Amino acid sequence: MVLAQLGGTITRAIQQMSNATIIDEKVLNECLNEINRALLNADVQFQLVRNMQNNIKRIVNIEDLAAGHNKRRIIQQAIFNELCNMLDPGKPAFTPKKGKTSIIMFVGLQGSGKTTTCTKYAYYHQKKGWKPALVCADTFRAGAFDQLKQNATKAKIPFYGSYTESDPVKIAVEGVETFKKENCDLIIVDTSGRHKQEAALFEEMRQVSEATKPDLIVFVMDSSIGQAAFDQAQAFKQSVPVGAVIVTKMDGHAKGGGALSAVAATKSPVIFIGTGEHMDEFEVFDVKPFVSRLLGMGDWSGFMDKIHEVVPKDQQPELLQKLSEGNFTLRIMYEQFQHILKMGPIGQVFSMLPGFSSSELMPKGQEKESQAKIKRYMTMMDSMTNEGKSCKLDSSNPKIMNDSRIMRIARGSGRHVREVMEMLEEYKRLAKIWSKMKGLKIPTRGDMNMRSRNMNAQHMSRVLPPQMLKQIGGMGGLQNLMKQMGSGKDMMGMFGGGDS
Ligand SMILES: Nc1nc2c(ncn2[C@@H]2O[C@H](COP(=O)(O)OP(=O)(O)OP(=O)(O)O)[C@@H](O)[C@H]2O)c(=O)[nH]1
Repeated sequence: MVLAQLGGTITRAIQQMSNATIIDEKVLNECLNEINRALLNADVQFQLVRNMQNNIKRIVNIEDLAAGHNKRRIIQQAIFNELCNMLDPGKPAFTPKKGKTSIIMFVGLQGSGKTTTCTKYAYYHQKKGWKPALVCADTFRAGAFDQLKQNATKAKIPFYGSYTESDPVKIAVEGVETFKKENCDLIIVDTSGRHKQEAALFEEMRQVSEATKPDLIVFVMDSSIGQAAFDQAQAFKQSVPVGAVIVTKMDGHAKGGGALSAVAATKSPVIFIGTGEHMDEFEVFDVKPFVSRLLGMGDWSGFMDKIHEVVPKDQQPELLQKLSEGNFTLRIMYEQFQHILKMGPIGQVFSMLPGFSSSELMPKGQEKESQAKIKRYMTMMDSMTNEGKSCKLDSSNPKIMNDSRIMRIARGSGRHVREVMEMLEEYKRLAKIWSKMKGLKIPTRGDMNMRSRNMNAQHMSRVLPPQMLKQIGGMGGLQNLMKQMGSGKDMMGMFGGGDS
């Protein structure tokens, strides 16, 4: 993802600057120019980049830098704040309430991923116990209703649409009325994709909005449209009261900077991002954790949420215990593969840790291949359990896998030697990631009781692996990070403590 590269470039520019013996105006300018180039490359609108540069220059006091204060932190903090300001329009989006009917209308350009996103949004809420329903008011694109119907059926979500009726306003109103009677609490209206030049379609969208009176209009935007996002988003906002943005295809080679432009144009917050074609590749968007991840500073609250989501509750403490020991065995890999097949990549979890970028983890857009590969690896590991088993699966020493063992595993599982070696390479790669968590301290009961209060940085520093603490920038960096993340909200939850 290009956004990960953006984060890397910014971090490197700051690092280079802080390595300079004397920090003067020139060195600061060079650093900011580098950051500007990175932002422009990521398709952030020029005007936004210029504003950001001016703001940083106003905030960062060159005297402070020269006096040897922690330069890296001062600049990083300023950039962090500026990126957050860009992404945060300052007012939250309408939040539907479970059990109370809300109508959400989706608008966007053709092919932006609107129909897919409607289903993802419905599915996300359905998993949380809502009663969503989908209405297809796209009469423009042939096949739109079939697509929605197919998605909805797969997710077992009720839907409404027509093959014969050509008036989208009529369909939208009928659909909304039907689902109101059925006490659905989230009625999602999908509309035709349109382009800002298509005046008639814009008028139709306005009419659908007027007739259904949605509580929220969501502008769906493909992250790869880059700079064009600003004009497009503005055109939609001028026709209907857009109240939130969802950015799709954040998994591809998208430049992502368009998201910043869309927020600026609609003055509406991004509420979710789409990270793949699958139904559950959909994430809640929070500004601070997002920017924090972008700058390689980690996302602790996301990390703990993912642990809860991906790993079954009764296995969470055990997983964290193993993480703290840092010894990654083939058996742990096997168990993680089981979670992956059930829930989606554990790589998502690791991408939330400071110093990791999503690009070094599971490749996106190749889910089917990845799944098949995982199943192959598991068959090979199964064949290991058949011969002399646990010692090998439970060893964290890859050297015990000598040539004859590799051949036996290949024979036993009916796979090529090359494939067994590939599996062992994957194991080594994951073991390296895993080892970074070595030293993670599982909190005591007393710590657990602290969950209701906010955890302080000092406490956190005792719990974190030393290597990771160093990566964050020591105690100072940690304090800063926790401040930025909203005083370390409920950090204890991530250690599997308490009742969450
Ligand atoms: N990789 C990736 N693909 C996505 C994502 N969201 C949607 N897509 C794909 O984008 C393509 C277009 O999605 P649709 O949902 O058909 O788009 P639409 O906006 O409803 O299209 P119109 O009805 O023409 O407006 C499909 O192939 C989707 O699978 C995402 O987050 N990541």
